[in-house]
Amino acid sequence: MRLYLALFFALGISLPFWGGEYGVSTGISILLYTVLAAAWALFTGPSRYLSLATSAFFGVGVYAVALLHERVAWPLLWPLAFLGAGGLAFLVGLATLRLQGVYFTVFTFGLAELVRQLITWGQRNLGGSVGSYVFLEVGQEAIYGLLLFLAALVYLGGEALRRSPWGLALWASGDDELAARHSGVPAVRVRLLVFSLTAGVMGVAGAAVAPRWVYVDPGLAFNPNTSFLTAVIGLVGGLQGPLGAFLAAPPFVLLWDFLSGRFPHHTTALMGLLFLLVVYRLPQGLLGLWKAPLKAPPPSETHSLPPSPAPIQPPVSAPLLRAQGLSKRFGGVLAVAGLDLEVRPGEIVGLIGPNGSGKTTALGLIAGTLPPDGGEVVFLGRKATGLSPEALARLGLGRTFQQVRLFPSLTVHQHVYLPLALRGVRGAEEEARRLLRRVGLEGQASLFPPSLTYLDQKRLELARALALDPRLLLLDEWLAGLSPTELTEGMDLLRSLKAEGRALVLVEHVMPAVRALCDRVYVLSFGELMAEGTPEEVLRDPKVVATYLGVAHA
Ligand SMILES: Nc1ncnc2c1ncn2[C@@H]1O[C@H](COP(=O)(O)OP(=O)(O)OP(=O)(O)O)[C@@H](O)[C@H]1O
Repeated sequence: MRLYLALFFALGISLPFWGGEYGVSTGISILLYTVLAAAWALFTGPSRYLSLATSAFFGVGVYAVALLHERVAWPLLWPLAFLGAGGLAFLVGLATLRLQGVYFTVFTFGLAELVRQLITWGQRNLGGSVGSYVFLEVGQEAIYGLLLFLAALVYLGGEALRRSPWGLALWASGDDELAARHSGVPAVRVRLLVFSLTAGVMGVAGAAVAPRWVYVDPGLAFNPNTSFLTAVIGLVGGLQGPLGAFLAAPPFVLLWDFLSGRFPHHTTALMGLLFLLVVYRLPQGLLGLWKAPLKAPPPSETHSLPPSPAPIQPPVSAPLLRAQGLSKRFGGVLAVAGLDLEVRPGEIVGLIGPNGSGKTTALGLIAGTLPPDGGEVVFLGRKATGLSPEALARLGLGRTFQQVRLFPSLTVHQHVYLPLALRGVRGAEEEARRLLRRVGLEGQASLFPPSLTYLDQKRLELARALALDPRLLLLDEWLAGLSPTELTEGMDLLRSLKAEGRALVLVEHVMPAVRALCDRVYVLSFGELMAEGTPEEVLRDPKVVATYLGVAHA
């Protein structure tokens, strides 16, 4: 890969000396689509939000030059194009990046057309004629040089982003948005930031190539083909990083040039066919040929850390969490019906009951996963109802899921590093390693979740939640499916969390663990509280025995 990049830039730098006018002109097309597709992949790859708005951002850059070049020097128009295109993406993103991916795609598809219509209308009504002349004395070499510089910048920026907490956060939220938000990732904000930055780059690319044209009109600047070609090159190259565009743009542009010379009426159809073939044979794009995994950030920080965290010293008087009258309905099913529940600092509270009695739903209502239909939650003395999962995570509320939810694109180490880095913890690298050691995953740091055993995936989920330094941990059947030895280890681990002053809510069906670990237990049945008390009290309660445990447990 490094060799390919070195070759790309060596050829790129030397081309003006041997390529002649035609060579530089072809080089401009290649570099333009390299920049556009790399910037596109930097957002669409990790986020899985497929944008078809490239032509809108590119067109804003082109038009910035077309309208302002007589008053503002060309180099000063580059930052303006960046701000214009980035600003447009920011506004669009504010409205659409909360939507599910497919709506976003449809919206972005319409955006370029909308901007094109607006500019046409504006020019016709304010200026009299649609389109503008571009009288700029800029040589091909200058355009080429700027695009080559942009390509290098996008590559380096993209690589830095992928290793940064924000880049990891984007990958995590693309993998599993809910799990990411419960790990403290502000998913919408991260998407908005990267979408705006990459759109800004597309705007600069537009400003770079605008002087090539003598006359610019909205149809040229906001041509939807720009969006499609960018997406096709990005997909053919592969979405794992910016490099895919560097691999796919040169052959794609050269082939396009060749085919449009030989078969001018069939170029699009032939390229479409080729695209289908490539995607069919290489679903991960050309980058998929290199199986280099995403690397964990290299150990760079050397801050010394205490061997284990100092116990949290919460105020003992106030409850850590109080839920009152919580209810949730799914259609005709009342999953949780007026639940009152309290967790005090450092307590382990069990939440048990038959299948379908509302335990997972109750956890979701407490953690902000689901909005309640009624009732309220107070966490750390403040109203928590209505707070987002990421806000609650940042306050120190961690959770695991009944069905393990991890991020396939992140290494084991990155899973734990991400919440720590987002919280601004000093020495996050080393702290992540310490947490992995604590759950017994120190040897697996550079693996990806699919290569872990089920038990190790559960351990990783716990370590990721611990990276929030949680005051309260909600564990949904975390001990389920463990062998007797693993169960003993798991219980010891949970005891050690309690010893640090953390409170735990355990949704569990493993009764020996409930008996051994819990200070108090709530029993749910059909969404309602059936019993509450110490494990001994509730597990002997005849109602609980009859509806949940059966006579054998009495
Ligand atoms: N997203 C949903 N949409 C519709 N119904 C749901 C949804 N989530 C839960 N339910 C229903 O709400 C009720 C409570 O489900 P919940 O998963 O909270 O129970 P549980 O006690 O955690 O069960 P289990 O022990 O099997 O995990 C069930 O009847 C379930 O089918």
